[in-house]
Amino acid sequence: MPVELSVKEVREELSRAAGAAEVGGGERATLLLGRLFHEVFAEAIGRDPGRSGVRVLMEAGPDREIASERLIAHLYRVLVGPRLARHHAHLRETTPQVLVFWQATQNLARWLAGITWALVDADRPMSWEEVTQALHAEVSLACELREPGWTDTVRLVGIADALLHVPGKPHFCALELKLGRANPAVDLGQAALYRLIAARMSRGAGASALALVRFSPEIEETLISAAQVVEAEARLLALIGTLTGVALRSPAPVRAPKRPSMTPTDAPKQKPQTSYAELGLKLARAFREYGRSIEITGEPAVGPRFLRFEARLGRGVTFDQIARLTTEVGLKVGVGKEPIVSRDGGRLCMDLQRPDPQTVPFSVVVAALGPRDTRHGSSRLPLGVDLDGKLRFADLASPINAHVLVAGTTGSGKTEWLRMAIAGLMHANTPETLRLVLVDPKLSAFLELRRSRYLWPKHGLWVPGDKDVVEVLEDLVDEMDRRYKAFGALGVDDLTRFVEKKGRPLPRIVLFCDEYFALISQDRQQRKQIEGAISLLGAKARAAGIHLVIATQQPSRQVIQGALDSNMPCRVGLMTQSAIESRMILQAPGAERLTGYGDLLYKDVGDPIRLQAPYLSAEERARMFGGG
Ligand SMILES: Nc1ncnc2c1ncn2[C@@H]1O[C@H](COP(=O)(O)OP(=O)(O)OP(=O)(O)O)[C@@H](O)[C@H]1O
Repeated sequence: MPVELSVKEVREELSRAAGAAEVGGGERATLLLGRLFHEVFAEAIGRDPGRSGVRVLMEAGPDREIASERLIAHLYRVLVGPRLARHHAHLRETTPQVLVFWQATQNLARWLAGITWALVDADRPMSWEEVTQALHAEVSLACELREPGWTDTVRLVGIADALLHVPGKPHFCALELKLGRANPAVDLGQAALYRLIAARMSRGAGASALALVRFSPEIEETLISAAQVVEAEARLLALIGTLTGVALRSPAPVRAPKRPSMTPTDAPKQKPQTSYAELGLKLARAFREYGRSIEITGEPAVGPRFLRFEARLGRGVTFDQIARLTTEVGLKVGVGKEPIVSRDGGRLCMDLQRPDPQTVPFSVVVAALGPRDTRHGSSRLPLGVDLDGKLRFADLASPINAHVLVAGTTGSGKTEWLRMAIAGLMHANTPETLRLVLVDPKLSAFLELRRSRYLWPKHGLWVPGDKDVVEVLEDLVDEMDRRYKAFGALGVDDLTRFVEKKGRPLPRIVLFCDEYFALISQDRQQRKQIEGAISLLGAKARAAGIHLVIATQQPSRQVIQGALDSNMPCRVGLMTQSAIESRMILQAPGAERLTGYGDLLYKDVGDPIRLQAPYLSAEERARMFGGG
């Protein structure tokens, strides 16, 4: 199974190397305008006759200037104006950015006019539909790479903003549209990446090209040919080898997780390597040097991101003495985060960061889910894989798992965890048994699901600038009340019995919120209303089949205490910044020592359990979310 890597991950690495604050960065208004820009483009080249810009161009007659002006007027009236009006509240303080956005959109119109004329065949009349057949927005691209000296094949995947494919011709041109200031090194790197994919997809035909079109707001178009990027490609391949860990001798430390060739069955059975046993010896030696002897018993259990050593305490040594020494011992052993020590029955367990961390693929979730029940659907929310390689679930239908609080510092893997959990639910349900309400204050977590058939028709995807989020929550409260009335009329008290009696499905509704803090930090009154609705839903909505999965980057007392703390008994603690934050979520320290990348502690009743979240690759995401 090839190791998978996305263009986005490589771009992030290039940004880091260029010292650009691009990863997850960007002001909210700029992000919003960037999204609107891409949406306008996608609709302008789309098949809807009322919205198509290509149709306007083709019907405007032969004068190109007049045609461009008509297109600009059409874009404003049909595609841009209504969007700006809809997001008015969010954009009202950002007039200069909106002006730049509008200038960029006018230039986009002129550029689209140029492309359209180039596609029109002068020798025969063409319809606007024929011309749009050559243009596709948001296209998934993928290729496999294997370089000399690599231990594995790498599958490189990405979503190009647009693809220009002239019917009947073998080659195509991938387009990247950018709004705003350029970062030439990063742009060239990304362009070269798509060029690489395009060339490999067309089996080295060499005719595929890539154009990077930036609207800043003037048009800056860069056509990238094979000759231009030979050197950039060689550097990129070296970087890809390092990022995925497949290059035998990596010139730089591996920064991104290695995509493993793990399957659900071979994951837990991996044989410990000798170096793991050596790490155990180092660990015991380090404690001995501090006068606390322990004896490592047997070989460690090997999880995807950590090794668990079991040990016996030496004569006169206490658990607390060992726990107090973990910082010093961690430094001596020298593998990333300091060890986590815990008691499992009478045994002492020590978790050490694995020097060769592995990613758990989403196929683990698919394999564990089994066939769909088209009447009742599934209420099982995937959480992560335990040390035995078993995927653990939280059953939303059960009182202790009805609502889930997810917390972790920035970059700990919250968004990826939410996406994985959503994909798991979608895989086990149909839109008749599951509906999603997605709250995306950062505008980056769930946008691919904006056209999903799984969205709750009343409120599907909420992003800043949409109507008040309080309305979304209050509509869920109304839906809960409506459901209980219907249940009462039928003499049943929960969703399962209702579905049984009715003989047809009623969808479970699950609200996923990516950043709760962003919702409540704006306005006191609004916070009160949000907390009021969450308290009602948290206390009563489970039996109605309505659930909340809420993530926060700030698990502080001010954020958690109150509505969340008392209504969300089920906790997913990703890496936190401090032991205090860990205590806020899990009532125990430990999350501050997790290693990131979806490494988590899960707690409902009892002690927290350490799990590793499966990872939904960019390609799987595009397939599952994009296709709805
Ligand atoms: N389960 C996982 N397996 C492997 N890598 C992961 C996993 N989860 C996250 N990652 C990696 O960690 C990076 C950060 O994850 P993510 O964006 O989900 O963090 P976050 O907690 O939502 O951060 P922020 O709060 O800043 O948005 C991802 O780009 C991905 O490379």
